[in-house]
Amino acid sequence: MIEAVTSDRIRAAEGPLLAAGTPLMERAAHQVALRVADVLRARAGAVAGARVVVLVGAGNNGGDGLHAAALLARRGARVTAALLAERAHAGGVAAARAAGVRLVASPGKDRPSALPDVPRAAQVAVARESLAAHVVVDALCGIGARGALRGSAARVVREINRGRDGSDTFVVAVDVPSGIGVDDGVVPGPVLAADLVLACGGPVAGLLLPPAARLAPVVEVLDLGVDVPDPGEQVVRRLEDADVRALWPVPHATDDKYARGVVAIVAGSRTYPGAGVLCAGAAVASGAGMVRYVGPRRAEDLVLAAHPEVVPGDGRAQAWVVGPGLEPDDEDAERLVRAALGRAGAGSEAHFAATGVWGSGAGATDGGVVPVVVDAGALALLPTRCAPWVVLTPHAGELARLLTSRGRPVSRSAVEAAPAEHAAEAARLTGATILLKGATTVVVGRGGVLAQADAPAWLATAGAGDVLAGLLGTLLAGRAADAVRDPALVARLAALAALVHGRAAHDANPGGPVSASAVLAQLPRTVARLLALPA
Ligand SMILES: NC(=O)C1=CN([C@@H]2O[C@H](COP(=O)(O)OP(=O)(O)OC[C@H]3O[C@@H](n4cnc5c(N)ncnc54)[C@H](OP(=O)(O)O)[C@@H]3O)[C@@H](O)[C@H]2O)[C@H](O)CC1
Ligand SMILES: [K+]
Repeated sequence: MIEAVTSDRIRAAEGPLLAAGTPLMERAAHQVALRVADVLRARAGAVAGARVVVLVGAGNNGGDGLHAAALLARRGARVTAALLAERAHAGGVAAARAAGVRLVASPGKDRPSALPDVPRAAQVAVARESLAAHVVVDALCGIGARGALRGSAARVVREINRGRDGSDTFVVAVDVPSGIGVDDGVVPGPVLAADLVLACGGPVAGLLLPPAARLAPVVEVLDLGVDVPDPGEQVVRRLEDADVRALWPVPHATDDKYARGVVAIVAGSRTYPGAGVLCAGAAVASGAGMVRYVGPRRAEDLVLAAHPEVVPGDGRAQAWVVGPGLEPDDEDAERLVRAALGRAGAGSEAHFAATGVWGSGAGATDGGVVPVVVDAGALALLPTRCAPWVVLTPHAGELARLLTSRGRPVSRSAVEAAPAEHAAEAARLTGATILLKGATTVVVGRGGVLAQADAPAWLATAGAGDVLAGLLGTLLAGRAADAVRDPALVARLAALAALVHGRAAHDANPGGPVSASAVLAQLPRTVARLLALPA
């Protein structure tokens, strides 16, 4: 599991070390130079003679970049450092100059230390040189960034981005891609997408959160000897493949189908029967002990034809999945959804307030409260307050509608610009655990925020959400008693579902198109592959 913290925590951790004179910048620069040298050997064959452009901002992030530039120049790389702010780290400039780094827009001996704005022609030249370099090092700003990139830095980044399609420029970001919201992952202006991010001391939350996460697909943490203290709730987590084994409900030799967990599905309609087929199929394929299906005749016939092991009709279950492919104003479906939500125990919060525990663990298996996954059409049928083992699985548009219906009017694009913030708002307003689907899926529940970026872009396809809902149903049914006892587990199981869903999409057809049916068919093998990994 990757854990990322807010920038305050990083600063608090590094403060005493800096006060004691620990050379953190030198350590950071040394490690950045080593990793850039690795990339240069892979891309240019050798460090000597390879072309590097370092984009330098006003603060210590720029200082890291300048010192790394000096180290690379001493190993024979042809390094240009473009100073794109009104000032630059003095020690870094001196080191770079002494090592033979070419400084663009640099203060000359007879110029004041404040730098003039870089002229337009020089900005274009820096961008051209960057696009022709073997590696561009982005050291414009790190955790000190406030708001969208400004001035020459913004204009050069825009210019590089304009030429980047079709160029194979490799960008190494120092600490973060400059200009992302380091704590909330927003992208308020131009940012250079990084091929590799070298996080100084520990990753900040913005690297894992959408939309910034897509600009930081590979993050390596540089060990600077900084111990980040326990972040408490101020943490964003990402599950990795090695976490699957510890969380997955693997059956015991003595379990029968009921002990393994029964999932009941209310999905699919006369118009959209396929959602029922995919959702029930995913619950079967991910290893439920039994799957029940409740829906109209046409959909039920298709579900049973595709998955004969599904049991038709209402009955006891350890988890419910409601909503995929329901028709609006279908009274039968509405009744079933409300009944399922009733089984989750909307009043559980009062019980929690009175007793300090979230319901009895036994309840989930003896007909008491059970987890419920609420997707698509069923999102409109929520009670005022939900228990945390009710998991809502909206996409951005559905979350915008949900928030608007609860007196927080917001557009889909506003949700997409700040998904974590809006998911947290929905969690606060409903009490439920929120799984907000997207290229990076955000889960907000008891125990904090998780962000999963496991899915190939090909997975944005019809029916993928129905498969995810069914898969999550199986996980919640398999660990229902644990989930009701410990709601923080609910959020982890939701993130686990997103992880496995994304991996199955990749495994089904690496690098190419994938249908929801193909993901479903792939699930058993992907689960087996992940369970075989060492924890
Ligand atoms: N974690 C560690 O152990 C270490 C990290 N280090 C590196 O230091 C940076 C943080 O350095 P800091 O100087 O605090 O801040 P930055 O370099 O990130 O940026 C601040 C300067 O950038 C200017 N700024 C702020 N916002 C913008 C913007 N939107 N556009 C352009 N420029 C911006 C800001 O200017 P002001 O006018 O606002 O003052 C600052 O001058 C950390 O990320 C690591 O890379 C150290 O090496 C120590 C070890
Ligand atoms: K940076």
